[in-house]
Amino acid sequence: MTHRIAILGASGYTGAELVRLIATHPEMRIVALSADRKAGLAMSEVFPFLRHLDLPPLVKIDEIDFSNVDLCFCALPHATTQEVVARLPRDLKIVDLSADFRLRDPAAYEKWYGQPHAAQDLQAEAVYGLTEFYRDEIRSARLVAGTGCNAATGQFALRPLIAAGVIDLDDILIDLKAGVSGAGRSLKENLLHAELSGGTHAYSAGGKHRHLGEFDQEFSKVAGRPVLVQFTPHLLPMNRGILATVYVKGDAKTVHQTLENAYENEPFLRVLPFGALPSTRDIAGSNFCHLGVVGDRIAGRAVVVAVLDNLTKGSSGQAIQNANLMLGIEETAGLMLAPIFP
Ligand SMILES: NC(=O)C1=CN([C@@H]2O[C@H](COP(=O)(O)OP(=O)(O)OC[C@H]3O[C@@H](n4cnc5c(N)ncnc54)[C@H](OP(=O)(O)O)[C@@H]3O)[C@@H](O)[C@H]2O)C=CC1
Ligand SMILES: CC(=O)N[C@@H](CCC(=O)OP(=O)(O)O)C(=O)O
Repeated sequence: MTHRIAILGASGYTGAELVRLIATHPEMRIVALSADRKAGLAMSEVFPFLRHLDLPPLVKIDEIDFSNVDLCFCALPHATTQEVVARLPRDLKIVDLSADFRLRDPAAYEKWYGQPHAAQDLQAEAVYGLTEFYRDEIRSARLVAGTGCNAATGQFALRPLIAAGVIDLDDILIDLKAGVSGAGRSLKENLLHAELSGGTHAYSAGGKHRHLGEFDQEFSKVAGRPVLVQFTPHLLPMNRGILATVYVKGDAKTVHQTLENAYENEPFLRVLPFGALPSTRDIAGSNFCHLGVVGDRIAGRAVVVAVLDNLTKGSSGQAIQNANLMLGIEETAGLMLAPIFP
């Protein structure tokens, strides 16, 4: 059976990545693509790398006939998203990639995103889309909220350790490096080549990054008590990829064993042998997340390193993994592509 797919925000980075992946998906067919400023153009005009595909034109959202759509991916900016999703048919399956439906608590949304949520009923309905930890809920969900890409990377490193009680919950530090496509395709001065290449910088330091809202919500839920982590992201002059170096207090061998046990049957999560460290070069363009653990020279401390591609496992690949579950398809369908190397 082929499921009919619409992609809102197809002229953005995650939208284009959804198209790239769905193009070879055995059970999905793209029937509608939306854009805003680029509406009216062919996808091949916006993205020449997709020229080989026969795709519908980019249209405004209101021009799409959703009665012909089985599942809609929504890859729009946050805030715009809640207004758009509130206008869509209430029985339409939706996988949203924005931040609008990730946080359960309306007050937390307002705190991290600076404005009240305009669709709190949908916020309450949505299921958090970190597939490996919410499979059952996602299978029966109508609306799934894709995670932040940084938030996903940190959670893959830490959730099993918090759940198993093998680390000190009051001493967790996430130092993260992210590629520039994480910021989307719109023009921003600090993303100009001349201001980005040849250097790196921290941003949203001091507990200000919005993904702390997801860390707070999810880690506290897993621990059954408040857990506050330190988190500083850095922007690197690379296109894709995230690397999180996570410092924890706990026995390194136990930390490694706990991650191995948690992920031994996971198709997309690979725990490296003890002492080996992962690289963003080994997961680019794929839905895999690699994790490594080393001990520190200071006894009782460990370092966990996690890598994933923000446009696949961190957003569009994760979104397809969730859609597969919602549509009753094999979870890995369309997603077992090898990474691109070098
Ligand atoms: N990039 C990443 O790695 C990740 C992104 N996300 C989230 O996914 C969502 C999409 O991100 P990304 O693809 O990077 O963003 P982009 O900025 O690359 O693309 C945004 C898309 O939304 C469309 N759009 C913008 N404003 C409107 C509007 N008012 N009405 C209708 N359509 C609009 C744009 O159309 P047009 O260009 O034609 O104007 C474009 O197609 C965001 O919410 C982002 O936070 C989540 C995880 C990772
Ligand atoms: C490099 C860069 O700017 N990355 C973005 C992360 C993108 C993402 O996953 O965040 P949202 O979907 O929550 O916007 C950031 O750190 O804010």
